[in-house]
Amino acid sequence: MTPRKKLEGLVAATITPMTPDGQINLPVIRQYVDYLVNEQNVKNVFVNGTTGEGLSLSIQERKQLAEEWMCQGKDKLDHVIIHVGALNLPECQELARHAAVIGAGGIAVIAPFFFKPTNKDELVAFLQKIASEAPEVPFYYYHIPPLTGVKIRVEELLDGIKAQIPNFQGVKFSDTDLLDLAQCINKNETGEFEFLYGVDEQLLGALAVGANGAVGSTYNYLGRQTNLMLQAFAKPDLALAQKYQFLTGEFLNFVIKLGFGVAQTKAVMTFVSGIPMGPPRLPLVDASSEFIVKAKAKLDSIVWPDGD
Ligand SMILES: CC(=O)N[C@H](C=O)[C@@H](O)[C@H](O)[C@H](O)CO
Ligand SMILES: CC(=O)C(=O)O
Repeated sequence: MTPRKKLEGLVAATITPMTPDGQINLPVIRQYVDYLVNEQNVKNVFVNGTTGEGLSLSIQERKQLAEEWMCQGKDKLDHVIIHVGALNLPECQELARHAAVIGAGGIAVIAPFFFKPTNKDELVAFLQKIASEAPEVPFYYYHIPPLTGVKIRVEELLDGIKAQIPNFQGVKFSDTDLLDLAQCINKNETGEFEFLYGVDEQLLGALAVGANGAVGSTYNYLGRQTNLMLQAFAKPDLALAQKYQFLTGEFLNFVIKLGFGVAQTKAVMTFVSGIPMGPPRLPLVDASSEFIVKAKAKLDSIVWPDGD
């Protein structure tokens, strides 16, 4: 495998821009890449994941999006990771091969969530069948038990994983169980794996136990501030890092109480960036204007430590 720049820091879980009638809106991605790099200082993306509505898209749409991100991100982004998970194994394999052909920096896969694996071996077997279709591409397991219902502990999954999945690179860890995350990091003595945390509202806790970086929806529009939190943590200025986490948490706590899903994430990104993200494909109900007014007022009311 060719040497690669280590993946660390923030990864934006990209939103899939859609036209008002719900078709994918590819021409917007060019502007979106520039916005992430220039305004949010975020140079890594995770495409077709939860936020990107990967599971609500056709295989053809997923391929088109992956190609567009690769094309527009060329020379601008450090890493483009493509989520290729689905319920249908041959389709996952097709997407993995496609990601390899277009030169993706990594692929990720969630656990199957309808007929669920009941133990570690079943889960690893599924992941292996996909990872082996793109043997040169770094492979990430995307652990998101609140959505998949698959609660197999990652710490257990890691045992012997390299023997079965030689391109295994790490985990996108979207769960609040910091004991499991800490045990994974403790096992990763040689630092061969990367652990990217996915619960944005408590990233600081994950950094404290050694997460290498983070993948999340909020880094689309709070990337700049979260980068300042990472810097403060690295310094270390824990009080300053806490301040950033408290403030991003204040916003998220507020919108979560109002009901915060993909539709609302798209609406927030639209008003913060000015890039039209359009409606979600599912659910069929878009964010209300009341939500938008309240969320915007809340975000505007926050005074960040750097004075912004
Ligand atoms: C369930 C979900 O979408 N999780 C995202 C990533 O894994 C997060 O980035 C959240 O959107 C974020 O933490 C806000 O709750
Ligand atoms: C949030 C996240 O990482 C995803 O959208 O998949």
